[in-house]
Amino acid sequence: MKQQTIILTGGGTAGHVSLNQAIIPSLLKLGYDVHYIGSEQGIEKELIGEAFPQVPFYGISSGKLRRYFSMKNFTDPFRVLAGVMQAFRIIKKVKPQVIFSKGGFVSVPVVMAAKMSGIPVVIHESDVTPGLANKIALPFSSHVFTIFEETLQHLPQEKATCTGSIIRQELFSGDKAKGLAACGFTPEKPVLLVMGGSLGSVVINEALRHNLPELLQTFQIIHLCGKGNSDKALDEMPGYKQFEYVTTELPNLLHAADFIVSRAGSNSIFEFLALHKPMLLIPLSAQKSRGDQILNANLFKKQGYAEVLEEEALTKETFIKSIHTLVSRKSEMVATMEKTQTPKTSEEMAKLILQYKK
Ligand SMILES: CC(=O)N[C@H]1[C@@H](OP(=O)(O)OP(=O)(O)OC[C@H]2O[C@@H](n3ccc(=O)[nH]c3=O)[C@H](O)[C@@H]2O)O[C@H](CO)[C@@H](O)[C@@H]1O
Repeated sequence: MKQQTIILTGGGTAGHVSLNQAIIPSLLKLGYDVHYIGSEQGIEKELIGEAFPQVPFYGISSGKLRRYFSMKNFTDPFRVLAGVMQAFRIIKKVKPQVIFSKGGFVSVPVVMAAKMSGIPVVIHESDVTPGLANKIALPFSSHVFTIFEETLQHLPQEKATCTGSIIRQELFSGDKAKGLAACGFTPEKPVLLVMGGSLGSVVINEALRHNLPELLQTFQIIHLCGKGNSDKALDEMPGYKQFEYVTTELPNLLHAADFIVSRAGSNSIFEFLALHKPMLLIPLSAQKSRGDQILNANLFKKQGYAEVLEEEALTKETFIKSIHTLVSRKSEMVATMEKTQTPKTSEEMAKLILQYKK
């Protein structure tokens, strides 16, 4: 019998790749031949290519979907068109039974090519409101899965289901002692992990670095600062350890953390919730995005999982004050997080997607 085949797509930032990273091992275990279509330059090439050498990766051309004026807005439609043709050829060769799209601008040409080829497409939305790529993909798709229940009100009722978050299995098997050792830290002092989403956040990096002397009196600090954002001058600072981006080390570092300060990308915040980490969220401002992180953060605040500090209100003083509030609410937040349902497994998610295969 011919092996069953699936194509996954999604990329641009890690937020559009993490679910794919989670389900690939399950799909392989179920005997599927898994292929990945991503962008030529995106983070997905590294994340998928390095971790899953058995999954062929195809880089295609894609345009960025901007909400603002740029000369590239005139050339990008041609890049999207080129991407559709490339994806069409890959689909014709690979002959998948289903395509799963985790969004991001690279997914748009793939979804269009899938429709042209008569292959069913399942899409996934991680944020409270659908992103632009998924809005474009919606009419071409058979079904859409969401993390937040609230997202369903923005989608056609007959083809949307909320599954909750799916967490990469390896994040649960981190080891606190190994995380502390990787940073040269001791078990005596609490650990604050600061992360600005998968790309890092200049605003959060600055707020942290301006307050380092004061914060280091209380905490040891792990700083995931984003590619190109490390500061050599701080390399030898006792109690402070910076990483631009971590992959295999992440589970140990998360287990070593007592508190987290972070952007409010949905994958990250659900990972912190699953590991019961009290968090201070500083969502990406509505001036720089569609405001999805603000909605994510406020829902977490309402449910008692997080403190929220809006980017516009971020100053040296409010940063420190919010961290103190976070510390004072630790046990109450952990107790609330402990009452949440265990997330669905990646195997369950893979099976939900496979229901839609041809
Ligand atoms: C600027 C931007 O467009 N941000 C969006 C992007 O965020 P972003 O790409 O930051 O996405 P998320 O915070 O949702 O996920 C980041 C993922 O990267 C992982 N990670 C991060 C740092 C690191 O060093 N190692 C590592 O593995 C995290 O564990 C997580 O799984 O997608 C999210 C999900 O659609 C959106 O909510 C965000 O608004």
